[in-house]
Amino acid sequence: MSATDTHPSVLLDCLRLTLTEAPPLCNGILKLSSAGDLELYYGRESPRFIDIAHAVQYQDALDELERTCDPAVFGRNQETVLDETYRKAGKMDAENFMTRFDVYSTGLIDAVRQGLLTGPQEKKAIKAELYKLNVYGRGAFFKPHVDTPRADNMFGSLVVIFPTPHEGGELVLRHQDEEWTIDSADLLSGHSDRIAFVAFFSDVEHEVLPVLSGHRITLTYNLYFAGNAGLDRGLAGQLTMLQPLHANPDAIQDALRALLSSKKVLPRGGMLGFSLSHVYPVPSTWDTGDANPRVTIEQGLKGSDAALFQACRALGLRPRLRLEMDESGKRYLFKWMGSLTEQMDDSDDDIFADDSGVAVYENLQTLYESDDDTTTDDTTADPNTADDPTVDDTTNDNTTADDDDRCSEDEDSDSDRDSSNSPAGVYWVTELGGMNSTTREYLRYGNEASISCFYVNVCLVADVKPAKQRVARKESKAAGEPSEAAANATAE
Ligand SMILES: O=C(O)CCC(=O)C(=O)O
Ligand SMILES: [Fe+2]
Repeated sequence: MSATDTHPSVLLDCLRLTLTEAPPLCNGILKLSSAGDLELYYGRESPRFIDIAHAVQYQDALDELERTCDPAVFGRNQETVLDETYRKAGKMDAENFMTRFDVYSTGLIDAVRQGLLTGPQEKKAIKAELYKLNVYGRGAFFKPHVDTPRADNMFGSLVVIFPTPHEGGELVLRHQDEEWTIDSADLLSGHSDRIAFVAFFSDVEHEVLPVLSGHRITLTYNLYFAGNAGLDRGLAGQLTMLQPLHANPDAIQDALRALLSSKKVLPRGGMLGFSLSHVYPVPSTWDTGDANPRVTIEQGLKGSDAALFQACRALGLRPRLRLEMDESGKRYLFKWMGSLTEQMDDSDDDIFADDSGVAVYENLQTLYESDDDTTTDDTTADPNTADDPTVDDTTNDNTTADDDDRCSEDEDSDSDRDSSNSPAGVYWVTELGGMNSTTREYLRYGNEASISCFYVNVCLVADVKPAKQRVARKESKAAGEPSEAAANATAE
């Protein structure tokens, strides 16, 4: 069956599924080839040494390491706090210890690049900044938090877990209603020649469950994009990558192409909007002349967001990113960090093309024509109601916000809208406010008090031509018409 025959709701579900199938993390086990990799030196005043590979015989040495650590603090909003009901663990700052374990020479960073990054980002060099040594003795834990963004090119965190015997202390990661549990005790049990690792995008909420016995010892690294990449090292035979299934730009592209091939989808053209899967760090202060944070975000898109951007480009849609912000309790899409009034005056961008110059939060556009009423050109059906012939969808007809409701999130506010001078609407394939409320709450808890950056929701929007132009061009492509990229592209 061709995409033209498939019901748009099926095509839409298919596209949504491709956008969520890649986990925002990778994890695995790395067998070390050098015996010295697990040697640890610490203590400025009275230097000590532990060979972690043999730690099973030296429980006293691990107890001593635990005692030498400082109690681990964390960030709550803008404050650094010590609260053992939230984080109970020992930590040592990077300047107070040295380990022979090297994330570059072991090839771990190359593995993380391949495991976590997608599209052009996969070719970028990664700077891994050693952050802390963490020691979790019996009863230690770290409750749910999201790592604090330290710069706008920071994209993730890497946790390396040493093979010291322990039970419990699972690392649980959560993102967009999904959860993953990495049980390092189980992965490393009985092996002293390997480490377990987990790398994840910075906005992934995570927690360390209580350690039941032994010592869980980890190194944490902040991961930054650092220009273009070095070469991959061959890790055949040493590396077992346990996750992930990669974000797949081809699958996303196929699903989006299928959706746009349906004549029922956006018959008069319009705009597709996607709330991205990840939140992104932007600097707390920004001056004219500084790099535009939106451009920095575009260059460092994560996982399925990168794949979606790439897929839109390949199909000739012109993907544009917008920062989603709250202003006086209302949601707006911003082109850049700056005053709303200034951006409202900027009329040369189509997303700000309605009367006030502001694209609104709510769903302005219906996606496809109802099966029941395809005779009148103006009748469209909301995907949520299209399958139900009893639903009267005339109130959704050519849905637009009236001026007073323009910034409202009230779902009932579209009952008496005037369709005669409607602005171009956005159909949200994935809803705005992608970060779930739990994550939003845990963003208050970081591993450091936030100083220079904060997270924002980001959306991608792209114009779509009327169905007649899209599909007709596609059908005549075989006869030597321009590529599908050219057919979908709209004027810059
Ligand atoms: O030790 C771990 O597994 C994670 C530590 C952590 O989440 C942090 O330091 O932010
Ligand atoms: Fe963390």
